[in-house]
Amino acid sequence: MTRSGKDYVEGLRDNRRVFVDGEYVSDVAAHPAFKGAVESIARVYDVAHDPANAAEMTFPSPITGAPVNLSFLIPRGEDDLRRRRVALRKTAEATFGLMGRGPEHVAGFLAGWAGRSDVFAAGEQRFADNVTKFYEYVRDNDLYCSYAIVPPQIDRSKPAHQQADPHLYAGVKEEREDGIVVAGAQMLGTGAAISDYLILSCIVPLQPGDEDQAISVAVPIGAEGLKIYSRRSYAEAATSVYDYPLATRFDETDSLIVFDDVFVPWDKVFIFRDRQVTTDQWNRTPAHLLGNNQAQIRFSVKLDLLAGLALRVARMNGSDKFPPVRGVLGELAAHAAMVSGLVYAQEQNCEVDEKGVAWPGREECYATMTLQSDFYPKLLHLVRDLVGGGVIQLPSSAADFGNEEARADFERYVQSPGHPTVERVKLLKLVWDLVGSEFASRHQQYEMFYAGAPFLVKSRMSQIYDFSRAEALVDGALAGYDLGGRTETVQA
Ligand SMILES: Cc1cc2nc3c(=O)[nH]c(=O)nc-3n(C[C@H](O)[C@H](O)[C@H](O)COP(=O)(O)OP(=O)(O)OC[C@H]3O[C@@H](n4cnc5c(N)ncnc54)[C@H](O)[C@@H]3O)c2cc1C
Repeated sequence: MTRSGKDYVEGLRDNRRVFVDGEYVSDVAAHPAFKGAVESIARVYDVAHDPANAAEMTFPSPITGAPVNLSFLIPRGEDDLRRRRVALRKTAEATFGLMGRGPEHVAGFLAGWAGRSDVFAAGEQRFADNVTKFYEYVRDNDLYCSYAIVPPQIDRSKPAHQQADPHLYAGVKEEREDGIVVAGAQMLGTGAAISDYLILSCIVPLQPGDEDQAISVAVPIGAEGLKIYSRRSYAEAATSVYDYPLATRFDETDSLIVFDDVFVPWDKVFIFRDRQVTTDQWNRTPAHLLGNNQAQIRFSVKLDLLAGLALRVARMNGSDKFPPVRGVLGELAAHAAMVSGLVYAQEQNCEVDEKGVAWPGREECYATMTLQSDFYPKLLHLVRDLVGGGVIQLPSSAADFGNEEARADFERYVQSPGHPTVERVKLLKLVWDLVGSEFASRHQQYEMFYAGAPFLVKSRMSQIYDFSRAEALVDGALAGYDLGGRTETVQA
């Protein structure tokens, strides 16, 4: 059944080896680098656990009958995708679309895998059974999975097995009777430090000889030998919630994951040394679509926030009626509406496969992924253009208000009609944390790369798009004329 935020936080107290600023963290829930994000994820859990939201955000577990989070639903048609979207939108609103890899993200991947566990049976039937059992376990216990599915950037010109050491990229080091031993590293475990399980697999194409990396396994975050090297925490560096309202609360953190001979029992192995199934788990199941459909529902919430903030600042500055400013607001609004529309279209254009599982519309899902890496930085630029120097001409920190002389000057010069200084500064600091701070900059990198390097996403789109309908038009256009002029029948 669904967990409360408190249950989630208690579950984090294990033997995890999370490393930040030169030391291992004994309790992530209490450490300033992670505390804010843990509290926000706890809120996410509380929202779905609230009986008032049960109808909208849960469904009965087919095993226990208890309410479980809708992010785990294996959709069977358009209605299920719609229900899922309503729940996922509410989930994303709890963090304003600013936590990309909360529990609901990998939940979609697991649902996609479990819905088509037959794909894993191509390896061995026991792997398909493992996928189903793990999905049911995570769903019924409302656990938080993160994932690391990209090898670290060491030498991109060589496949895994040709790297200086064949165990640089995470993969099988030893096969035992009771399981496998995994060694190497994988990037970039967003949320890994504050999750319950990590899924290790590989989404980049593997070459013959890379079989050790052709795996998919689940590892508890507290597993012996698993090490989580967090990047710098923006939350910890922030002076106060007022100064950095987003970094302090929604910095989900990203980590390099090191497997120092981690033992994985067979029941947590879904793919073993099988390049074909490693590819098929992304393409022949709806996992990648369901995960990215959720990511785009989350993204649309963030775009609404961006548009809303732009409007508020323009209004505060008295520029909201200027035609060029209306134009900028319109452009922001158009992008927000476009992403929402593409999400709706994924529901409408879903395909139900031979196992009765609904796949969100592919073209619309990949089109959003393709475009967002280009337009998100542009939208940030539009907001920066709109807010000008206002986001810079601000008190150095909330502490400045404690000085009477400084406060009097701020009250006189850093205010707008109807917006006393503390309110004006509050709004502009929020904008800066979304468009300009280190947290904002990481978000830009995230939106550009979370679905893979942009050139790869674009190339994938070119494979998915139905060019036959485009080519039919080209043929039609060419058929209408020749050297002698029009060949088509025309009305006299
Ligand atoms: C903030 C953030 C969070 C992330 N969270 C996660 C996560 O939770 N889990 C996870 O598994 N991954 C995560 N990722 C990793 C993400 O999946 C990768 O960044 C992405 O797959 C791209 O790989 P890369 O960064 O190694 O870039 P690379 O593959 O090294 O590409 C970088 C650039 O190099 C150039 N390039 C590389 N190869 C070629 C080529 N063959 N031809 C032409 N140009 C090339 C392109 O310009 C490309 O954009 C995250 C990334 C970011 C930035």
